[in-house]
Amino acid sequence: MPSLAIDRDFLREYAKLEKPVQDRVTEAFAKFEQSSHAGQHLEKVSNARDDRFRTIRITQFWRGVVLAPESGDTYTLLKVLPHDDAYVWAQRRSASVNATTGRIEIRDVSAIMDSMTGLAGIAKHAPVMLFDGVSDADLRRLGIDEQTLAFARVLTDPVQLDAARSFLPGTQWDVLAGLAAGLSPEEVWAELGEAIVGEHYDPDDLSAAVARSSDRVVLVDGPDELLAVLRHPFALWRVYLHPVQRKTVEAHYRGPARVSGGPGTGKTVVALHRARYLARLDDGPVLLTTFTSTLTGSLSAGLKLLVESDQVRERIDVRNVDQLAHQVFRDHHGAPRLLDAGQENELWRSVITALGLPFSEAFLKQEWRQVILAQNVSTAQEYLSAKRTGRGRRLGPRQRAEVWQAIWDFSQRLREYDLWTHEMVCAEAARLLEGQADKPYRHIVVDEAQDLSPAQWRLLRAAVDRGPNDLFLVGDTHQRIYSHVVSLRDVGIEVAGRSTRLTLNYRTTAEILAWSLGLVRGEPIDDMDGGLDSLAGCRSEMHGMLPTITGYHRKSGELDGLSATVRGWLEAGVKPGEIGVAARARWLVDAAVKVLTADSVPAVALTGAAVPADAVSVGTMHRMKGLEFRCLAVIGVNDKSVPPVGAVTSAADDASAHRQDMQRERCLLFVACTRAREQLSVSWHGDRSELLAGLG
Ligand SMILES: Nc1ncnc2c1ncn2[C@@H]1O[C@H](COP(=O)(O)OP(=O)(O)OP(=O)(O)O)[C@@H](O)[C@H]1O
Repeated sequence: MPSLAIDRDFLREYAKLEKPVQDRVTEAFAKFEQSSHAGQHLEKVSNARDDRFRTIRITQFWRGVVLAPESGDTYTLLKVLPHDDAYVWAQRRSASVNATTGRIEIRDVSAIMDSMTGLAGIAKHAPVMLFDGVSDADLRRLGIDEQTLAFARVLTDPVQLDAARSFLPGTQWDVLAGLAAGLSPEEVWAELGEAIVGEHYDPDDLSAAVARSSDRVVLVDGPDELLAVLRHPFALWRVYLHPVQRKTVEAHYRGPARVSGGPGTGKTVVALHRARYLARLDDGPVLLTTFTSTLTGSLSAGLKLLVESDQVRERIDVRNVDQLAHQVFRDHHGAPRLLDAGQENELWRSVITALGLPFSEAFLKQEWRQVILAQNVSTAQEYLSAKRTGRGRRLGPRQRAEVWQAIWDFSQRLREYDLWTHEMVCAEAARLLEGQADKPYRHIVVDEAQDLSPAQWRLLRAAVDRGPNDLFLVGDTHQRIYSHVVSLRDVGIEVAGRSTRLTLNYRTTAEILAWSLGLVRGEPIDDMDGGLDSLAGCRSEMHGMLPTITGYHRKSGELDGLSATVRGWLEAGVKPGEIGVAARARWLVDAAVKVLTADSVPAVALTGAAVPADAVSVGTMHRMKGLEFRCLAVIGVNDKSVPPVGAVTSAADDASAHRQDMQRERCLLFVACTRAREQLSVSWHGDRSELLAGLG
């Protein structure tokens, strides 16, 4: 019986078909898969360039295009098109095996030949060519074959390459796009070739090539798997992974591993696949975690789509780190009595007054969290020698002794009243797990790792035994929106030699990404492992409009402008649920909802985990983490609101804390802007924020 493979483009088109046609497609291929003489169902294409393309009847009007192997029985579903289009499509194209990756490639030979003539004419008069800096040898090493090489050599402009995306062989186009974006041949090699170097591939063995092409073709084994793939045709991420994503998901790591990468590069997708991969190993419980309950909600939703088997799903526990901490705490001590923020401030104030100290409560609070709890300091001696990296204000030995006294008094009073903060619950849970031989998890996968505090890292470290595939961390320090600067090494997590960087953005157009990267360019941001992180090479292969950047005199003018922008998107056919509005402050969120609603645009302020399907989502920049919208307006980006007065320590008080606060605000704006998929509008009233300086 034949094996079926489904091409990514097929699934994309299937998603757009009317339901009755979808049902007929499913039926036709389920029947095909069960037939003992597959060839009988297929029709040859007359005048084909490549006689391995066949068609299959779906209805009188629709045909599927199938790649049939000369030997073997793996049939790849490439297209579903109206009858005549299906034949024209198949006549123009050929299939081949990429010499470097061994993966299948389809090209529109007619289009390549037609456009090459015109491009060669332009090239004659061009002073420089697009790939002058790359040798033929390098191009061939990266899998560029003779026809694509000849095409690449007549290109003078990246725009011509963009236009060729639909007809060049996919992987070869990716290579050229990477080089055109400024990656070196070695960097492109690392992205595309590293996983599969050194083999010689049989150019005629299409079945083997299909089996290697997991980034664009999925092999389905039986009707159940076919249905499982066709059930969520929009969620391509469930089925097709970039080779670097796939390699990372399926790697065996001897210890903790880390994946970094700019916004939209599929880090969460990798975390979800990794959790499923580990659960399928069936060697112990898997924890999939992150730092907020909202984000945990979207991880659960993603996992529900990805994992079809209840048995596998049950092996994965999805909960945020604080939930884990409280669970462990409760199991040993019962529910903690929690101190709220107001009570905490009051307690600090009374300690300061009682001791007559020259420190503010904000300073002591941060010192307690960022030094004492972060490093698990428990004695005066330990505190005297503790690292205070990033704490700005220097303290002499006498001042350290005073600070220690205050913190000790504070802790003493908490103990007296049996009161706890979330951080203390976390630290206590870590202590309990450290002393426990039987760990609750065999594997832990962490999303948005950049925002976890040191105490939370200690808890995770203590919740799993050291060993192969113990911890898998996914994050982007350029998107850190809380102030936890953590050195993984300091919390007992060594990722050296087990780090991967993702660079291809699947979410945002190149125009929006380039503009947003301008917000963080040149900012020295740590990599959580003693070095600096870099977003170099982060790129998108989708194109669209430039962001619109608009200043208004008054708030009312900006809100009217927002309403007009959103109405413009709706009139262009964008659905309300595909539109987002982000603001730094809650009051501006509420004002935006009011204005939009008054203008008869359905809009809601985001609160819990749910994002409305039929209304514009309006939320704070913090709330935007983990979301994405086709069109997004970021409003109120003015000098008083971004950053808000009061959220940033003044440079005169503490230069280092000031820098850190400004960086956090910059990253927050970066997070907000990179939630846009196709269109981004940024606006302000009054004077624009200094964070927008230099950005047009
Ligand atoms: N291999 C893939 N194929 C198709 N789509 C993908 C793939 N990987 C990721 N995506 C899509 O790209 C978008 C961004 O993915 P994801 O949220 O995992 O990125 P991220 O790196 O975690 O983003 P951020 O850091 O900005 O939150 C999502 O819409 C996701 O479905």
